[in-house]
Amino acid sequence: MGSNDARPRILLLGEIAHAQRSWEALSELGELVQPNSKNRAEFLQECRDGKLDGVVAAYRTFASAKITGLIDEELVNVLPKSLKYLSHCGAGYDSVDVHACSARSPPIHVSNVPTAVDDATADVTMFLIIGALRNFNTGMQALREGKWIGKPAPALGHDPEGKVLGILGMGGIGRNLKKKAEAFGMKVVYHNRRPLSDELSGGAQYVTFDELLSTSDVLSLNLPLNKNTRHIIGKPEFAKMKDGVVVVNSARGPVMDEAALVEALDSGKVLSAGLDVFEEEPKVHPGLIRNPNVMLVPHMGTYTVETMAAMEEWAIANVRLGLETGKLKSPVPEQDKLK
Ligand SMILES: NC(=O)c1ccc[n+]([C@@H]2O[C@H](COP(=O)([O-])OP(=O)(O)OC[C@H]3O[C@@H](n4cnc5c(N)ncnc54)[C@H](O)[C@@H]3O)[C@@H](O)[C@H]2O)c1
Repeated sequence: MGSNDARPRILLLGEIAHAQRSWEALSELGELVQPNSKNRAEFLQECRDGKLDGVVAAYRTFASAKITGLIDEELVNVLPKSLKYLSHCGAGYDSVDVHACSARSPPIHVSNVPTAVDDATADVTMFLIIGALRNFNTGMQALREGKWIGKPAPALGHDPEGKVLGILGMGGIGRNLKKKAEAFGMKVVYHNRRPLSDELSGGAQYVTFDELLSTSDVLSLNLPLNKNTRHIIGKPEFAKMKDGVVVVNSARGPVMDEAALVEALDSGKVLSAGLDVFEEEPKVHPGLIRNPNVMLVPHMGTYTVETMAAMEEWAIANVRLGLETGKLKSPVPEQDKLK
């Protein structure tokens, strides 16, 4: 075997759009490779044929699922045995089966990108809150149709000042949103799996899940998607909410039962909603499209130059740290105890 054959290989799944220099600098540590596959069947075959053997670290984007599909058990079991580190360039890693990665021998250490996403995602959430409270979509749509504000004009909106914002999932984005919402005069309560220290909660009141549902004027979903949180908001939960509540979701579509949301919007139980994420992206429930009160954004939470660049740098740092030190900057919490 020549000395070059022993170099670790570093796999890119998806594209690097901003941090090219940092990506290319990884070539000091190994050979940078990309798959030849155009779809999941081809990718599985490419792995089975040993074409990616020797890959020690892989970097993946959300969009790379177009080629590989989900990083599920089937795929984990054919990924090269040499693979030790999987760096996901995003905060939400529901497209990676972490359990399967941990169970494999040797395990695959998974990392995500927390923190760098907080501002941009909280910003889009605030935009959705204000837009939904103020019926901005109705007016904006009428204007583009040449009807100025529309006839009849949209119903008067509501001010955020003095309203209770309930945050479900008080992590990085939830806490960032709290600060922004307070600047708009909102009072923030939250529910989390565990109450936070005063320092972390910033004085926001911890409430039970049911209290969160029954006291919020605006409910914001900021928790990860996993088997415990799928459809955490559905028909029974809407029934516990205030009449005329506003619901916003910038986490993941499946944490809310979209059909139940449409029903609650149609009945008037929910006044309006603001959504950046959907149950079956890129499909959007027709009941949401036809409802002019609803603010719809096509998953643009982190869609800014600054945030995408920071996310790429962070995810590349995870690859580098894995290769250089064996310790990751941000391992996913499910693998806290994985050696
Ligand atoms: N729209 C976008 O573009 C976009 C961008 C970034 C992140 N996200 C999504 O937002 C989610 C949150 O991101 P984050 O960086 O704030 O994550 P985070 O891990 O910092 O925070 C998530 C919080 O949710 C809490 N939580 C988990 N399960 C819960 C439950 N059952 N009930 C109540 N709370 C629960 C956790 O304890 C944690 O405090 C991500 O998982 C991701 O799916 C979306």
